[in-house]
Amino acid sequence: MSDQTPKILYTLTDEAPALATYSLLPIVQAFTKSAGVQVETRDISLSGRIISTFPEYLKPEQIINDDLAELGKIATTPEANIVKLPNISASVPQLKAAIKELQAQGYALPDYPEEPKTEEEKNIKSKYDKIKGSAVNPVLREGNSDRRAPLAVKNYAKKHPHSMGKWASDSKSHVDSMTEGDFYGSEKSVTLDSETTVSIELVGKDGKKETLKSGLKLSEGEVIDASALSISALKAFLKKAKADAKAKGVLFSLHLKATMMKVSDPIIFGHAVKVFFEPVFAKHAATFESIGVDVNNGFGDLLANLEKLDADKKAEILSDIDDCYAESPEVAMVNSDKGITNLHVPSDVIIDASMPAMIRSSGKMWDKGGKLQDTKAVIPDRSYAGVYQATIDFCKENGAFDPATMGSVPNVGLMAQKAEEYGSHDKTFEIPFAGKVNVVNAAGKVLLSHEVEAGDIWRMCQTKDAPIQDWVKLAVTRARLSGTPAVFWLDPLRSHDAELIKKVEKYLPNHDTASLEIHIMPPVEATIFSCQRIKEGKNTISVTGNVLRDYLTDLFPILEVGTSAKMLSIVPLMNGGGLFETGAGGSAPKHVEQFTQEGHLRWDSLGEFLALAVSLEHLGQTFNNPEALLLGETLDTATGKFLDNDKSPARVVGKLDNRGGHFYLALYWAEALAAQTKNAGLQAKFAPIAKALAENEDKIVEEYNSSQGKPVDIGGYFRPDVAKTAKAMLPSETFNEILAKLA
Ligand SMILES: NC(=O)C1=CN([C@@H]2O[C@H](COP(=O)(O)OP(=O)(O)OC[C@H]3O[C@@H](n4cnc5c(N)ncnc54)[C@H](OP(=O)(O)O)[C@@H]3O)[C@@H](O)[C@H]2O)C=CC1
Ligand SMILES: O=C(O)CCC(=O)C(=O)O
Ligand SMILES: [Mg+2]
Repeated sequence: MSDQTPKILYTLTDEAPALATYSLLPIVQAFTKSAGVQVETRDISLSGRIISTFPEYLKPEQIINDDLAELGKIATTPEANIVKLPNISASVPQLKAAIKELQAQGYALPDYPEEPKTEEEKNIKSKYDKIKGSAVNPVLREGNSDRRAPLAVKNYAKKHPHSMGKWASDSKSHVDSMTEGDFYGSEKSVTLDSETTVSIELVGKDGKKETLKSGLKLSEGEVIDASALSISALKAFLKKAKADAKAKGVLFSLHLKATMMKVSDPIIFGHAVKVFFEPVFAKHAATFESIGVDVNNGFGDLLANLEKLDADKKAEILSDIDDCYAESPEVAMVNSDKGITNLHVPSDVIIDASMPAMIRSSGKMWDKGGKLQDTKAVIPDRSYAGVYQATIDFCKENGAFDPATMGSVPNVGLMAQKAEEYGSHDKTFEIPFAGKVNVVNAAGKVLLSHEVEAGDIWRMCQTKDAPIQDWVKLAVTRARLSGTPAVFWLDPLRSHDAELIKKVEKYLPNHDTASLEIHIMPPVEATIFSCQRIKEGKNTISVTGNVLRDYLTDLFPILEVGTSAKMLSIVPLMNGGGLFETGAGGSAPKHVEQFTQEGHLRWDSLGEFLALAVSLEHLGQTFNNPEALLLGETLDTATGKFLDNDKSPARVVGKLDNRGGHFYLALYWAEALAAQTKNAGLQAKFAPIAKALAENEDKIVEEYNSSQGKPVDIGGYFRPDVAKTAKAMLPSETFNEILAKLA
């Protein structure tokens, strides 16, 4: 227990959740202040992280604190209580767009140097590369992950089942993966029996040596693994996959995690683009080189760079692209109206969300005419691809899942202290010359070794022992508390998983597992087991490594409750604090587009409501603060009523949106506080607020809804103007006046 002032740190992020914050946070702050709980903000948006990285380029008044670094430190303290909304994990095109917007707003930031030459440029690029990709979550996630659909959400989905595309047993949709030369096939792993410092060395066939990384400290009991992806095998596979899609008459789609796996997956993405448009690249290689095309940033990068050419050359290349399209299978579309394909931008199709969306839509994706078609889902590496194929097979055999009756698959995920792939960014390399990559310990012993060719991708991950112990404990705790079987999704044929199985078998006996059903199964078997059970209405906890945590916490929620936004997502921090994430999905960029075009924000803040309630509960327990506990309890009551009365945002303009939904949350929260009898002061304070909100319901909803239907200017995408956005997000004067009474 601590005597410090109770404080919740609420993160300011990007896109739709950041907009929603303008509307929700004033409510939260007004309510919590009344109970003596402080809610402060910290800016971890992409733009905020960029600005705080380059103070030397900015005017004094533009300089801001590095809030992410501060939060990273706080996350290791017992007092930590952080509400984390989804943020952009930026691909290079997003990073460049954000820099451009900030420059236009008067921030004299340096450009992103794609091919740095001088020392200064190299330094700038390395700073930007730290902002790129999944740069926030690994810093804050100083604990393992506990994600589940709360009972109220599950019951809501059963009562109001979302639409699910039917599955035909003769669907041609399928997953296609490499059969050799991938990370899965080459993985090697060891557990360290004592601490050491390792270096990663590339020894060329001619004896030439390059140190890829040195001074990497590893602790006793830590599991390390390394694997390599053969680029020649990848290219051969992609070529075959393309031909096969054409032969089968299905769409070609590629599913990677170029944001989270920010070093390896953009390279794979680039190869896919080059193989798909092979004739174009063969003919115009020199031109592309001269205009600086880098298709690791997607096919869109090529198209954008064509603007640098004269009209004739551009037309010639565009015509060659058309010829290539004509001979190729159709590519799945991200936006059929705008002609944006699955290969355009690596951050447009992110596997955790894209595969479940496909499975929910009968295994289909959009073609260029805007029609749903069967598709080949290319997932080059086999490590987790089988999970999707097994789910597809299950749907083909049994038909689509029924949200009205299906059970649930909550997840306990290993991710603390940059576990597994989260720690791989600085240990992933595109190999410059053929030879061997060795991981060498302080005594000069080679721990792991791989033969590689130039261009191959080699990567190493590390997983410390304490997070593994914590993960096993969390799994047992969740199995006990929920009375649900738990399955460790571990594949004995994968070297890393084989090491983890030994640890799980070692640490499980530290806990009381009597009467609990605990299994260890390879992912495909675990998928079939879990799918069979959810079909029968039963629940099964998936206990997984980091990547499966990511994949499954979109897959099952999207099938079960329509979206991963409604998940409770808790990270019990290993040093006692709490990180409360909102939902399990992303920042829904298309919602911003809808808001700026027609003034309707479709973002569902239910994840924020749930996160805030557990954050208040945690705060109440940590600081022995009954008011915080009461706020948490009443917020949960309000969220339950919000679901019962179906106040989630509608998808279409003119009906209740995110902001109107927040009004209802405030009404129900105030009513719950007015109705409780534990705290007379709060009861007296909130009774008139509840009354005023209820009496003005129609007027307030009318004010919200009538603000819709026209374009909204928020003065920026990555860094919207604060005053303009606040005005747009708080359009009901009646509501604002009532809320002001709490101040
Ligand atoms: N924890 C984090 O910080 C995470 C961040 N990201 C980042 O988010 C961005 C977008 O990623 P993407 O993979 O497209 O995933 P999103 O989850 O943002 O979008 C996928 C779809 O999910 C639905 N959805 C998600 N959240 C909500 C919500 N709160 N309310 C209503 N609908 C919702 C929508 O689908 P529909 O139209 O079917 O309703 C949406 O179009 C990327 O920059 C990515 O890096 C991604 C995942 C997690
Ligand atoms: O860190 C990221 O980039 C995304 C994380 C994510 O998708 C998740 O945690 O579910
Ligand atoms: Mg995810």
